Amino acid sequence: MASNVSELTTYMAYLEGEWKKSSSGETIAIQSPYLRQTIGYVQAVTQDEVDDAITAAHNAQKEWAGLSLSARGEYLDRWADELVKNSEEIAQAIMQEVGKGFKDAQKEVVRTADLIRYTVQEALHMHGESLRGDGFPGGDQKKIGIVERAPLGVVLAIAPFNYPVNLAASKIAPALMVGNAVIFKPATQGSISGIKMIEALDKTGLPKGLLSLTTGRGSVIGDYLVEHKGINMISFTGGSSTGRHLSKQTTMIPLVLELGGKDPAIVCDDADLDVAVSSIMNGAFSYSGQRCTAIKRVLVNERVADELVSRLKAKVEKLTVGSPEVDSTIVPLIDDKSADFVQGLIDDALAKNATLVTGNKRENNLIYPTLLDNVTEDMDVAWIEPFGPVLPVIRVKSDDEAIEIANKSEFGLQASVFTQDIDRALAVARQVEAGTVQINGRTERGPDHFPFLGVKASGMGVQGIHHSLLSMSRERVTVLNLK
Ligand SMILES: NC(=O)C1=CN([C@@H]2O[C@H](COP(=O)(O)OP(=O)(O)OC[C@H]3O[C@@H](n4cnc5c(N)ncnc54)[C@H](OP(=O)(O)O)[C@@H]3O)[C@@H](O)[C@H]2O)C=CC1
Repeated sequence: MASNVSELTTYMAYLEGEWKKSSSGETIAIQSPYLRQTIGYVQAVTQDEVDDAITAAHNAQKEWAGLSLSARGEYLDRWADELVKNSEEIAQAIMQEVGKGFKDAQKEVVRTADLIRYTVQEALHMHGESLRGDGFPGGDQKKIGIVERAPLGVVLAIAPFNYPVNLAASKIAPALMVGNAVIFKPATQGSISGIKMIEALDKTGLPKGLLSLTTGRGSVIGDYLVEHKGINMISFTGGSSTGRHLSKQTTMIPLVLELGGKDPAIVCDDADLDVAVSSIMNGAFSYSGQRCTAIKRVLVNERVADELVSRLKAKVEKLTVGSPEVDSTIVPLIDDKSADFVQGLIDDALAKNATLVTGNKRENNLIYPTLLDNVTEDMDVAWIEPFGPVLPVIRVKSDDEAIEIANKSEFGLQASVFTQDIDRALAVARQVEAGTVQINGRTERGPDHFPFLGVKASGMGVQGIHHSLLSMSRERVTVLNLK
């Protein structure tokens, strides 16, 4: 899969159903993390263009909401077909723009098509309810409540860089399916992939104005979008500090936040270490740890710690490191700043006497996989999300100590527990403060129809197909008062 960046494209923004140059006359250069060169330019959309896009979205939404569910579903199914048809090209864009291995990028596109199709089917099969008035003391049986789902209006979908297609579509598809219009703000690094995805949607003949794609720096148009009176709901995935900022900017509109994590793998002394090692390796290091659900610390019982660390070391040293074009597991991080940040965490831990088991090598933004043992609570890497390939191991004396350290984190996205005793697994799982606890498996968001949520600083509200359909719609209650 050779890269060709000789001809640089300036991509248009998708505003009111047209591909347009921004009137700002400004573009943003997109740098490939591994080619270390500009691969294209995207429009820096203005606030006036945001206003126009939101007005157009409100106008288009009314007619869209009047279509039948199956008619809306047909557009989305065609979108899924187009994504699959163009999966090579879209995967190439993801690979170049965010440095994800080509095969994983292709999987992301296909997973997205599956997610869209499932969203259609789920929405078609959701049903409302009716209630009898005489179900309440003194109520009248002639009073019948009919509860349906109604759209919210215009949904603002803000996505992060690491799954630029899947995490965007997991907001756009349910929003459209329940009858909303959408303003989509991709991560700047991720915009080209987002544009390719919306090109596929545009090919379905989607009504003009129903969806606009506003490229631009979050720091420049982000607050304007978030505070805009024309936005009726926000679905955001990204870092916890951005999410916290958003929650302060918004007032009285529904907000779903999927944020960062510090997912622990708790390894009990009776764990099947083969299972634990392969799950931890895969969970911690795929895409260089740039997953919100990556395993970001290991809390291992001291009785099996030496064995676990030695097995992890052997595997870490076999990880492929290099270019996403040859599907290396460890690839350059999204930018130099992120690599500096990860290096800072490693340096801090080593300065405080963590044991370097392997790694701590760097070439520009490529950080080699790094395993740190004997990490203690005074080290930043015990608590801070690196979003990079560094795995701290904290040795504990008991399950209770593991749970205590797990819960001391400000985050609560997911956790894994490894033990061969199901009662013990459940006992731990029920005490860990996390949206999801995986027993004998790696932390991960998928399959996409499972509820996905973070607690504490990891988020607010629930995603996953069914829950996204719910959070992007509301109850509409109609009461029949019969004679
Ligand atoms: N829990 C989950 O489901 C997931 C969480 N994440 C988390 O995301 C982070 C990595 O993604 P990253 O893209 O770096 O996250 P950021 O928080 O930096 O950015 C996320 C999105 O928010 C935008 N943004 C930035 N500032 C504002 C603002 N003031 N108002 C509105 N939007 C704004 C960004 O735009 P721009 O790029 O232009 O700055 C981008 O589109 C990690 O912490 C990771 O854990 C990632 C995936 C899944």
